[in-house]
Amino acid sequence: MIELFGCHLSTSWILIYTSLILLATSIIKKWLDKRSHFSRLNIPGPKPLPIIGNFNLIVKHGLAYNDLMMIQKYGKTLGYFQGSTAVVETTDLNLLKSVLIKDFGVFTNRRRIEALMFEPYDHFLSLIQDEEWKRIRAVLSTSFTSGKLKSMSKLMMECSNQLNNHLKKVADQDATFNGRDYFEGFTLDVICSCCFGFSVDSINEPNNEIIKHLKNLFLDSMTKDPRFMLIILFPKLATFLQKKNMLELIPKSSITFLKTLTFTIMQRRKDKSEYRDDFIQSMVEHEKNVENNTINERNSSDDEDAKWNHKDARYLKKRLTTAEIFSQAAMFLIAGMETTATTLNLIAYNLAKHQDIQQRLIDEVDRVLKNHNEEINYETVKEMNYMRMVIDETLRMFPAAVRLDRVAGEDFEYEGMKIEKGQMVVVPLWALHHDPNLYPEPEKFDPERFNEKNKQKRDANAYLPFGNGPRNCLGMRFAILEIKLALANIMANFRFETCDKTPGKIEIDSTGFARPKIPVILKIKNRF
Ligand code: HEM
Repeated sequence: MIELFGCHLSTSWILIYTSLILLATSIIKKWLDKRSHFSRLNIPGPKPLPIIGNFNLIVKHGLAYNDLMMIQKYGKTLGYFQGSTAVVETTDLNLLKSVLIKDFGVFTNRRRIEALMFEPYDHFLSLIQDEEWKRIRAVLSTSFTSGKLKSMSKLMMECSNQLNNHLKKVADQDATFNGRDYFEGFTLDVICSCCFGFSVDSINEPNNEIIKHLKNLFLDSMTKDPRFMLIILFPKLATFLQKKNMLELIPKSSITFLKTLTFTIMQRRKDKSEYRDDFIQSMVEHEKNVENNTINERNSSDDEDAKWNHKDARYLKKRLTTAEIFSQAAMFLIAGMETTATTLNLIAYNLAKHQDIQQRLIDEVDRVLKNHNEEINYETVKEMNYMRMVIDETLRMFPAAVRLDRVAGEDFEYEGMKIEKGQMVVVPLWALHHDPNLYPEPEKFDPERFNEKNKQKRDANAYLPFGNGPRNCLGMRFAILEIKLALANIMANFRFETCDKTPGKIEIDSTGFARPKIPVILKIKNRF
C-alpha cells in the first residue's frame, strides 16, 4: 500500500493509473503529430480529431460528397486523416498526370492492405505490387486483346439474351422493376461465363450453390460492414486479428469450393475435354505457349489493344499458377460485377428521365442494325457512337468507383508540397467529374459533353472513370463492350420509362461505389 495525495493506493491501482496516463499521453502525442503533419508538408486540409482523424466527415457526408466538399473548401490538393492513415487527395490535372502517367515509376502501387492478404485476395492484380504486378498484368493482358474480346462477345450475347427474356416478362406484365437486381444478374452471368468458364442464369437460379459461394467473396464496403471499417480505420489491428484467425472476412468453405471448381475447369481444358472462348482458356493457352516457347510479344495485337499494357517479353514468358488464376477470376468478379451493373442501372435511369435522348439512341441502334441484318455483335456495336456518348456521360455523373489511389514509392515534390515516401494519394473521381469548371452544370445529364469536338477540348485526366496510365482498369474494354451489347439488345426491343416510384434525383450511398441510396425503380415497355 502506498500513500499518494493523502489516498492509500495498492500497487495494482498504481500500475493501472500509470498505464492509463501513458496511453493518454501516447494518444495526445499522436494527435498533435497528426495535427501538424500536413502543415509541415505544406499541404492544406482539415484538422484531425484524436484516434479517428477526419473519419467523422466521411461518416457524416459519405465518401464521394465529402471529397467534393473538401476540394471546394481546401483547394485542388489537400491532406486529411482517414482514421490512422494519412491521405493526400488531388484533382489538380498536372499532379494527376504525374501520379498516373509521367511518374508512374514512383506511383506504381496502390495501398496495400495487409489484413486482406489472404487467399484469394493475396494475388489480386489490384493489390499486388511492383514486379509481381508487372508479371501478372502482362500475362492477363493477353486475355483482353481485341481478338479475345471479340470471341468473348458471343458469350456476353448469350447472357444479354437471358436478360432480355427476364425484362420481357416485366414488360408483358406492365410491371415495375428494380434495375439493380436485373443488371447484377446479367453482369454476374457474364463474369461466370467469360472469366470462370461456366454458364449460369443467376436470376432464374438464385439458390445455385456456385452463385452462393461467389457472392460470399464480396466484402461489403466501408461504412456498411464493421469488419471493413476496422480494416480501413485501424489496418494494423485488423492485420493482427486476421493473422490470429480472429477476423474471418470470407468463409473458408467458399474459398475451397471455388478454388476446386477452377482447378477442375482448368483440368478439363488442359485435357481438351472442354473448349470455351473465355479467360480460363486464354490462361491454358498461354501456359501451352510458354511450354512450347511460342510466345510472341503480343499473341494477338491491333491498334486498339490497350496502350498501357506491358509488352515486355520477359514477363510474358512466365505462366501463372492455378492459385493465381483463381485469384484473378475472383478479382474480375469483384472489380467487374457491381461496377458494370451500376453503370447499366444508371444508364437506364438517365434514359427513362430523358426520353429525347433515349429516342436518339433507339434511332441509332435501329439504323445500325438495319444495315447489318439486325445482328448485334462486336462489330455492329462499334458503330454506335451516340451510345458511347450516353455511356461516357453516365460514367461521368456516376463513376462506378468514386475514387482510386496510388502510394508514393519515394519522396516527391510538387509545387512546394511534399509527398513523402509511403504516402497514399487519392484521386476523388466523383469530385473531379463534378467540378463545374470542367463540366458546367455538373448535375445535368448531357451526352454532348462527349462528342468528338468537346472531348478534344478537355484534358485527358479530367475524365477518369477507368483510371489512367499503366495501372488503369484492365477490364475497361471488356466492360464497355458488355454494356454496349446489353444496351443495344435492350434498345432494339424495349424502352425505359419512369414510374411514381422512380427517384427524382439520384443520391449515392457512402460505400465508395456509385450505389444509389434508394432503389432505382423503373418501367420497361415493349417497343413492338
Ligand atoms: C463500368 C465498369 C468498370 C469501371 C467503372 C471500373 C473502374 C475501375 C477503376 C477506376 C480502376 C482503378 C484504375 C486506376 O487505379 O487507375 C479499376 C481497376 C481494375 N479493374 Fe475495373 N472497372 C470496371 C469494370 C471492370 C471489369 C469488367 C473488370 C474485369 C473483367 C475490371 C478489372 C479491373 C482490374 C483487374 C483492375 C486493377 C488493374 C491493376 O491494378 O492493374 N474492371 N477499374
